[in-house]
Amino acid sequence: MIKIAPSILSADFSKLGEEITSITEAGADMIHIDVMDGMFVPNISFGPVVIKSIRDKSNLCFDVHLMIENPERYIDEFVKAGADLITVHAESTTHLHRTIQQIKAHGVKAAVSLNPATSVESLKYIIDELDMVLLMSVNPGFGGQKFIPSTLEKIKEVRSMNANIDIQVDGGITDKTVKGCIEAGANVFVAGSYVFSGNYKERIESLKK
Ligand SMILES: O=C(CO)[C@@H](O)[C@H](O)COP(=O)(O)O
Ligand SMILES: [Fe+2]
Repeated sequence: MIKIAPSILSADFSKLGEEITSITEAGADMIHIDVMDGMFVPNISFGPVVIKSIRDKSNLCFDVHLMIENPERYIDEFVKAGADLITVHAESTTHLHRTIQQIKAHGVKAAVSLNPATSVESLKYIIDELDMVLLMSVNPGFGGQKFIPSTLEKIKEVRSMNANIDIQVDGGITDKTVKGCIEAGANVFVAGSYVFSGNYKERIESLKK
């Protein structure tokens, strides 16, 4: 089943609560929340306080994508703020296995993300512990970038490692790029600029089509 996770990085922050409500009513399956620390990525976004303040605006899964160094320092905070699914980057922590156990100990879902240049080999000894793999199809840090085509090969490789796991693709997803990703075996799509630059319902439906 195809799931769409609009990234609120492209929402209007001056009315974030209303944006969450609108995107929920427009048929989103999850709310994708990009957390950036200005260290792991060259941009700063928001943290647990902001997530907590929007938690009551939607019953959808809060899909928290941590682009921060040593995310193990903040897992507990993000759980308390209302995260349902926490994604950490393989490149951001020395003890990836321990960090995944830490997330799961809270009873929330756990995922690992790979930057475009990171090999799927780094998933080999952790994939069976995960609820989802996130493949970055742009270099993380900003919305509105162009889809990197080599992601398609990576999707196929991850699908051959595990037939059932959710594979999420994040970056440059539009009605044009989503098709190849589905054919390669992905089933969860983050879309920021594409969804928020048009009619939310129409854009979400066009991705699902
Ligand atoms: O994690 C990130 C960027 O680092 C993403 O979730 C972006 O927010 C996706 O934006 P678009 O490429 O869809 O505009
Ligand atoms: Fe993201």
